[in-house]
Amino acid sequence: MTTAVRVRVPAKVNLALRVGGADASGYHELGTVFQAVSLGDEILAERAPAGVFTLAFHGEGAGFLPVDDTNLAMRAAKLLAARCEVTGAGVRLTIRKRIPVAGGMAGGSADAAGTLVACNALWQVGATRSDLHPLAAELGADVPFLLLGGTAIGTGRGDQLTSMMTSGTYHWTFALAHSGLSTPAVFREFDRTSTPDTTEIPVELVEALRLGDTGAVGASLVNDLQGPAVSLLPQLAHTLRLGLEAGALGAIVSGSGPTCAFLAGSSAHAAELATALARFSGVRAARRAFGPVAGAQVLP
Ligand SMILES: C[C@@](CO)(OP(=O)(O)O)[C@H](O)COP(=O)(O)OP(=O)(O)OC[C@H]1O[C@@H](n2ccc(N)nc2=O)[C@H](O)[C@@H]1O
Ligand SMILES: Nc1ncnc2c1ncn2[C@@H]1O[C@H](COP(=O)(O)OP(=O)(O)O)[C@@H](O)[C@H]1O
Repeated sequence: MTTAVRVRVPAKVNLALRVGGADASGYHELGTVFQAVSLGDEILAERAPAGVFTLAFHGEGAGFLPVDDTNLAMRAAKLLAARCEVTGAGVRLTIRKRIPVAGGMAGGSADAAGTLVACNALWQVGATRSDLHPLAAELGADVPFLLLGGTAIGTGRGDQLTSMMTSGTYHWTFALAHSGLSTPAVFREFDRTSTPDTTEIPVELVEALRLGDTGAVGASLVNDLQGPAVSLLPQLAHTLRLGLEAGALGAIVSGSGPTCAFLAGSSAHAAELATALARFSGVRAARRAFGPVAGAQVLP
């Protein structure tokens, strides 16, 4: 019997995020390009007696996260147990967080995806990735991508995925903010300030990713939620400008923010950007990462 499983799960950055109109439920139609990056969380799932589900966090933002049934990781474990009718299901989850909380890098979604994979292995459910996809989509729009990883186009709510062929490795520097931004609040600000245009992904971005042309990728990054995020947190405009002045090949708010993502030409260049950005009082910390990386994976 398996007694413990360890899973690594990446964060994401949206290289393109085009936002259309909202449907009756308030969800917006998206056209997005996700990339999974090496800044990730680690989930330890240990056997527990039937009906016992516990959750603890260490690391980034640990003290601010709920550990009850409102947490996406807890919901993921219970959803898998219920839908797959696992007899005697119980788990102790311990999550080592590195992904900034409420940062636009899908930390909660990552923990949900990682928990699905961890509990699937721990309880020997035998569900395939495609079996897990609908459960992931039920938990949140971003969760399916964190199962898939790599670089992918997301349509619908962002949960209908097509993997993309890309070349090369992309080096990123992420500037973390002192506070978070609520995703629904940023979408509301989008509704207030913007007229939905196209959800089409720029062809220049798709072509640049195919060729591995980092400069062209940097030049074609686009995020329709950037304006609304900056409107809610104006200092982000300064952070973005600083990164560009320090030589970033592209600068963008990550998803609904407030984390800002800077594309570098190399790992050494990413380190230089991190040093320059960390000097700004509006930046809590700078982190380096590379992508694309795999989705949620069981560690040996
Ligand atoms: C904006 C994006 C871009 O990848 O990521 P983040 O920046 O939050 O990480 C995602 O669309 C966020 O996905 P996720 O955080 O999973 O969203 P959910 O929990 O499903 O929804 C949270 C809220 O965001 C809004 N929402 C989300 C997705 C979508 N296509 N339209 C929306 O309007 C809705 O107000 C919804 O109630
Ligand atoms: N396991 C989790 N990790 C992080 N945030 C979580 C988790 N479960 C629930 N949340 C909540 O989800 C909200 C969004 O956080 P997160 O997923 O980190 O950011 P974002 O949606 O901006 O990428 C936060 O308010 C946080 O309290």
